[in-house]
Amino acid sequence: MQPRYLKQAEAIKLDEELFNYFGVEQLMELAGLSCASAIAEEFPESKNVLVVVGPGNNGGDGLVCARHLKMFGYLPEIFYPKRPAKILYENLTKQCELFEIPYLSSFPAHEELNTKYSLIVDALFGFSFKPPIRQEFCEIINTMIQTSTPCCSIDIPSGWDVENGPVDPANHLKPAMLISLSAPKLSASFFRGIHYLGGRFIAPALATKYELNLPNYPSTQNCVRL
Ligand SMILES: NC(=O)C1=CN([C@@H]2O[C@H](COP(=O)(O)OP(=O)(O)OC[C@H]3O[C@@H](n4cnc5c(N)ncnc54)[C@H](O)[C@@H]3O)[C@@H](O)[C@H]2O)[C@@H](O)CC1
Ligand SMILES: [K+]
Repeated sequence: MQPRYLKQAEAIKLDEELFNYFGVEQLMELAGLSCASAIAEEFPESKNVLVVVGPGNNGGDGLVCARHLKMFGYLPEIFYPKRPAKILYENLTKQCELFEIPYLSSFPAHEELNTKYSLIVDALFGFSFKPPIRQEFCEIINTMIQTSTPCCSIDIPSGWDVENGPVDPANHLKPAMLISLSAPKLSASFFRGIHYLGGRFIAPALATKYELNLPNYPSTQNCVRL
């Protein structure tokens, strides 16, 4: 079964509806865990992971993912340049410190990114992103675009329009893997690579209401390859 790809407004509406029933921590924990599980399925040998964390909930998923990757035996490091003063993100940050995950004070230069890391997890921007990318993030995205290290994007390849995909056809992030959460967004139709669905927390009633057409997750797994 192929899931329906959502418009940006539909993804936001589904998110708001979920928050009528669940706390953000609950959903983020399951979302981030499913990302770590999908990465462990596809990149079992890529232990040196750089998790690039943005200022919103996509970044929160990245922090949860980093923590679970560490528990799975990976050696994640985190770059988290813009940290909103919100208890949710402060707690997730402390949890990663407790797990002795290093925080980088500056973004690695091109050469270091190519050689030191075997995988980049892109948790910069999710379904609330509106192009163009603000100046403060341009250099980070450009370095991520240029590196030869494979990238796994959480929910949306960062910098892409949530519905229309790559904004600049000549210069955009081309992740090797995309993990759509809850349901893919329209931009996923422009993605060519390893596509997973994660965030196994949608009640059948909501799946029917939003006509999500979700595939079955295998047995107890929290992610599924599309
Ligand atoms: N419904 C779901 O499936 C769930 C979604 N979650 C995650 O939450 C994400 C959405 O989170 P949010 O709504 O907090 O938003 P995002 O994390 O998508 O991004 C919002 C942040 O990015 C900044 N931003 C937006 N456009 C920008 C631009 N052009 N340049 C620079 N910065 C920009 C905003 O100022 C804000 O700080 C999803 O993509 C997913 O990863 C999960 O945490 C929980 C469950
Ligand atoms: K992302």
